[in-house]
Amino acid sequence: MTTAVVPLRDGVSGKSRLAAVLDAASRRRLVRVLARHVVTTLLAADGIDRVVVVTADPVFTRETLAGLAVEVLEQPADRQGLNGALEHAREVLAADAVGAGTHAADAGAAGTRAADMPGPDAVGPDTSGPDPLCADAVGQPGPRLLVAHADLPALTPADVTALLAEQAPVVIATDRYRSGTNLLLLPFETEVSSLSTGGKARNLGLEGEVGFRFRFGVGSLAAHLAEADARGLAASVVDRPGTAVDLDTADDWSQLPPEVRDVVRHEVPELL
Ligand SMILES: Nc1nc2c(ncn2[C@@H]2O[C@H](COP(=O)(O)OP(=O)(O)OP(=O)(O)O)[C@@H](O)[C@H]2O)c(=O)[nH]1
Ligand SMILES: C=C(OP(=O)(O)O)C(=O)O
Repeated sequence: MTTAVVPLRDGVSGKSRLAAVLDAASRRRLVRVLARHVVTTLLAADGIDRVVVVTADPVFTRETLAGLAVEVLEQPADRQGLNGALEHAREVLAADAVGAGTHAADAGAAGTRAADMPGPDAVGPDTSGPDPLCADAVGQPGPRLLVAHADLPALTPADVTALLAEQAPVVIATDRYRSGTNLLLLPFETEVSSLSTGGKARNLGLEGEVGFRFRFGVGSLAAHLAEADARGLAASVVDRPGTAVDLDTADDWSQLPPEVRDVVRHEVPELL
């Protein structure tokens, strides 16, 4: 089974690199239309069992995603930034994904989730299918986590399915500069101790550390490849039109296909 996690900052501070061309209200509408697009795309993609948005602003996020079958997980104040939000989400969701027999799509169930970690709240109706952990999963990969940024206007369900079909345990969809990471797929369980490269991990000072560290930010493609390598995990890099453009700058906007720009412009006509 694959759980998709979408990080969404809040309703006021995002898309700051577009502040020169869009005022705060327009940026807020842009964040909304982009987030709805990414979540809708993930919900429509074959192979995605659950979609969770981790955010510092649950009120804005619930309004933004009203009507969609997505869950909202609040980012605690002591887990700052994009990487902190994702580490928190992974800790909360791993219990559901890895715990035997737990129905991962039951947002309200405690399952095997750590008692001190509140789980996500559901926004819309639960339209998920049967429990994949109870299905015949022979030959299927173990539980996986797909991180997808909330600002990918050209993302399609076929892009998501293509990532899931890659053979490597770690899959990175890079940006159009081949420098960043727009989507990242990895197994939930990447404990160093379970790897055959324990010696290498020890040399790198990773012994005892749990999990592949999220290293989103400048140069995150190289950083994520290094994380995979340090843990003895093969990684593949995906570069598709639908995954490569995250809308951060006016130049990103100019790279989008006309039909994608038309959809975004419908909500944010200020974008020329
Ligand atoms: N939960 C959470 N999500 C974040 C945080 N920072 C960024 N994100 C999300 O991570 C994704 C990538 O973010 P960026 O492109 O780096 O930031 P942005 O807010 O979209 O744009 P800038 O203000 O221009 O950096 C987007 O979906 C953001 O909403 C954070 O601190 N917490
Ligand atoms: C966070 C990242 O990129 P951006 O800030 O461009 O969305 C990244 O590529 O890791």
